[in-house]
Amino acid sequence: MSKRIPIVVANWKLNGGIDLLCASVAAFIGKHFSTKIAICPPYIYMRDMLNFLQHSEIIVGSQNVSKFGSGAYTGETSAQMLKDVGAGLCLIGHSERRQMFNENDGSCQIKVNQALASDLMPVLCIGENAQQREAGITNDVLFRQMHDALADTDITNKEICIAYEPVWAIGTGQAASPEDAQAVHGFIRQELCVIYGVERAEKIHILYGGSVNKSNARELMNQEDIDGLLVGGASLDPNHFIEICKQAEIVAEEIEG
Ligand SMILES: O=C(CO)COP(=O)(O)O
Repeated sequence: MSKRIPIVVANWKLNGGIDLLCASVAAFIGKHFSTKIAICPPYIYMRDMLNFLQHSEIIVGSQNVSKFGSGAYTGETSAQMLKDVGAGLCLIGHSERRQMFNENDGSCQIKVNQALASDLMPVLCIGENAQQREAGITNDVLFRQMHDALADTDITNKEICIAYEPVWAIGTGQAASPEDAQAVHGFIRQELCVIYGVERAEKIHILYGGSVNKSNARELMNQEDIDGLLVGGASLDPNHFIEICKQAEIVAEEIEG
């Protein structure tokens, strides 16, 4: 079982609206969880969510961040702006952004540094696709994604998080088995030790994402190096998402207990 207090993150992607925002606020307001919970709605709803949830423990995060700090970059939102409105984390390099918006390890590296500079926790998303998995090069892919995106990052007194999201598991209903996911998370931890040293790497949360639901959350969370979950589709139903959070909470209580 993980040694780190779990973090459960909802990624709404380009879904939801005022209805989902209200339903989520209603579901979470006034509730205490012994695990950290974050919700990443589309940018446009972040501010409302932060206002509604200001007295709660829920962290509001973004799904992306600009690689630029300021200037003539139409349509962009900087890490500092996100920090200013109260965001606690930002996803970086989600596979959908890599596939459809030309993100690559180089842009992820810049974004990770932007987030760190603004004290916004970067959640670097990495993962192999089905072909790479079949070719047996999962670790090679992850090695490159991590070493390139985390090159020259100074995390002294900062927080960073890695999310392993196998592309073939996203939105397919076919999550990685807990054993397979643990094997990959173990490899990620090993590389974090190389990059940041053992003591620091042991404290970094490695989240799993890809078809997480209330039925598989507990078993995934029971793995030693799975420290949290990044949930897409199942987070669009606040009650389902709460069930997932409760599964993670059981693990959190066992750690604290
Ligand atoms: O991409 C994901 C979260 O970032 C995972 O999505 P699903 O949970 O819908 O598979």
